[in-house]
Amino acid sequence: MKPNVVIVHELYPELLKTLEQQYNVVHFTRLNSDADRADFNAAMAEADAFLGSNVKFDEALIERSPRLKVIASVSVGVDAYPREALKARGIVLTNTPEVLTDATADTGFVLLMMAARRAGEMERKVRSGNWSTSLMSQDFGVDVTGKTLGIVGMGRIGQAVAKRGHFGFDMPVIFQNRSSKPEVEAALDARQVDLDTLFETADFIVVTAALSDETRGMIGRAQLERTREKTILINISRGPVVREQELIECLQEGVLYYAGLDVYEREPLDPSSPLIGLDNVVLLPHIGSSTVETRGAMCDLAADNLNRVLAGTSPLTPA
Ligand SMILES: NC(=O)C1=CN([C@@H]2O[C@H](COP(=O)(O)OP(=O)(O)OC[C@H]3O[C@@H](n4cnc5c(N)ncnc54)[C@H](OP(=O)(O)O)[C@@H]3O)[C@@H](O)[C@H]2O)C=CC1
Ligand SMILES: O=CC(=O)O
Repeated sequence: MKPNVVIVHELYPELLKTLEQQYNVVHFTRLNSDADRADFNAAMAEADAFLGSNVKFDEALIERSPRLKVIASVSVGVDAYPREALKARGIVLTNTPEVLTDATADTGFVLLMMAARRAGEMERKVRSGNWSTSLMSQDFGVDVTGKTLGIVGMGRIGQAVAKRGHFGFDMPVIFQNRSSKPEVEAALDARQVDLDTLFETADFIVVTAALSDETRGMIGRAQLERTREKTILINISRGPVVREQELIECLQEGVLYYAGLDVYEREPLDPSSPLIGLDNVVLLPHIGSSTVETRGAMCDLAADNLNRVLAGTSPLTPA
């Protein structure tokens, strides 16, 4: 009997075909409707394995999935999964580290450059026929080269952002991290500091720390009030690391000069969010790893992990 595999993710056709040859696959590109959700729940009741992302895996769903052996998440962040409940049931959780590091760091730099040069505002001016009002000094942005880059969470993605800043833009790098990283200090001529010092010193702050009980709400008004006159905050990790309401207020009051966000407390961002009406923020729809090549590599790795667990061997990247 072939194992039953539930997939909630877009897969490139060859990979889907290969998986369909090996398994009984129930495939959703995403769960769009109540009907999809009902079909998904029915499929999970029989599933041996799940591959995908953006599905809320609460304890109730795990209880309703009695045969489940592996969750192969198409993401590096695994904050959405109830790890204790999975462990208690012996369900293996895997993720997709490394293969998305560069694409996500690039997205950090897209936001950083767009915010620095106020590119979103300027683009909107061109599209609305207001080019002639966009050439005055009140519309100018700030330099990037040589400015101090502060990284919150110096893991794989944090280091990739830091490399771009250090080697590409001559930026002195400071960082805050849970554990000490002398090797990163040496390699990037960087300095590890505490969070307050980072917010007081950096011109650009890029948040890349994983979301956990420890990092939830780690950045709010108390930190933002320490920033310099033209500090720019970028968040490419998870929305809840930053207190969103306090961030909005600080942007509205000019306490924080500018922000660039790929992630939000609740996704998709509610169209009524005050963030949407603010000019001093660049907003992306959680596209950190969204390139054709990177998403392909993430799906390949997730599928390899799933295959290995179902074959009784160790996954390549357990989370
Ligand atoms: N926007 C997007 O589309 C994407 C977002 N992400 C997000 O980026 C995150 C990071 O990914 P990646 O770099 O691969 O993961 P890593 O595990 O390599 O890095 C996470 C870093 O966070 C640090 N950290 C944990 N707790 C704290 C804390 N309390 N204070 C400061 N630092 C802390 C860790 O410290 P230590 O070294 O001590 O473990 C580690 O250096 C993911 O968890 C995910 O949420 C990832 C991909 C795409
Ligand atoms: O947000 C994306 C991830 O891979 O984590």
